[in-house]
Amino acid sequence: MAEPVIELKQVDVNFSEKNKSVHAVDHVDLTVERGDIYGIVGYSGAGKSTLVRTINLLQRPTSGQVTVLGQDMLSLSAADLRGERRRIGMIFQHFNLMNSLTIAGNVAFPLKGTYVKDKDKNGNEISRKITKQEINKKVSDLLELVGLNERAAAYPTELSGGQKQRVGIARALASDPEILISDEATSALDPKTTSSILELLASLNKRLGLTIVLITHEMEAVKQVCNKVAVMDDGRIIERGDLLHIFAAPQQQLTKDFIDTTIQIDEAIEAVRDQPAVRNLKAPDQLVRLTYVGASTDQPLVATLFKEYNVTANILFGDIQILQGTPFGNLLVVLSGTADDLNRAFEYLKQSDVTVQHLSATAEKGATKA
Ligand SMILES: Nc1ncnc2c1ncn2[C@@H]1O[C@H](COP(=O)(O)OP(=O)(O)OP(=O)(O)O)[C@@H](O)[C@H]1O
Repeated sequence: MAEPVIELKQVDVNFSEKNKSVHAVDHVDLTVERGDIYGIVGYSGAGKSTLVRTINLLQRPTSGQVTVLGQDMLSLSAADLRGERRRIGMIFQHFNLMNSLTIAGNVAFPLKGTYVKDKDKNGNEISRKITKQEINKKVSDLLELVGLNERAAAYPTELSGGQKQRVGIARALASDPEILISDEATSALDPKTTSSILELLASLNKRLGLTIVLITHEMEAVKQVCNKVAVMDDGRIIERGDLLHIFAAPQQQLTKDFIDTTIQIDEAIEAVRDQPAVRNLKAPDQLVRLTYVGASTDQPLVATLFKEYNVTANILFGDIQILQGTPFGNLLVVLSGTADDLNRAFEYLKQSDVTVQHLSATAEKGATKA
């Protein structure tokens, strides 16, 4: 059974400065379930950071309800809130490490002075301060987990960006949180390092059952690890759902734009328009983009179009990626046949859950016709 671990209801954040006010988060509802890697994607200024900072109340909402791990966060005393925050780790774009401390020192920092459960000599449960040995063991285990044990004595300035973020992750996990919030944690990293950090997050999600909320302006990062995604614009969530559903049938233009960044489709369309098959295109032949997720890939689409509908398909560009183990395909195709046959073929494609986007053959006429 899906267990909600984060529930935001009608969360609203208004910032008022002297003579202007900013509606950073506009009545957002959001439910994150245990084990999710929930991506929140949007352009700079959309309100992503402000929204996720309401989860641990680093940002208090102007109005709304925040329930995390069954706790009504807004009703907690300051001491209880501190305890609850230990169950919610956070990593940041600029790592926020202390340069005067070693790697081990940075990871140990949040552990100092904390309490652990133990038994007294009569077997009664007690709470006592963590010992130095226990901290050392925990730090060593955490550094092992993120693959940095050998650098324990190094200082942050001696590390690469990717290594610094691994330290950030180890530190965030020091209090054994059930939730990890990643605020643009890979935005300062190159693509290869980004991939390795995302892989680490995905493995922590699997191994520790960690629920992750991942804020990013890159749909590529969402595509790589998230099972769910919400698209934010101007303080609101404009679209949300399972990753595959969103990729298969995005409803909002902004969502489509974000998805297109992951396949560089605009460049492909431009290149295809230069090819003779498109330059010499005559009606009723059409240049179309076909998009499908999952089962459609396995169907002999092109063969069926020809055999059943007398429509030939000239594939000019193809991109098939694997999302959550499922193929996600994008083809740019010139379809040729009579107008009637083409219409019947479009109906067949629709019934096969293939999205058809009609493209104009030249850029001047505009990118899309329908
Ligand atoms: N403390 C603050 N005081 C006033 N305005 C703020 C504050 N924090 C954020 N804002 C404003 O709220 C809006 C949303 O900002 P937010 O940082 O949440 O967006 P974002 O989507 O995370 O973008 P970015 O990736 O650039 O941080 C912006 O217009 C921003 O200027």
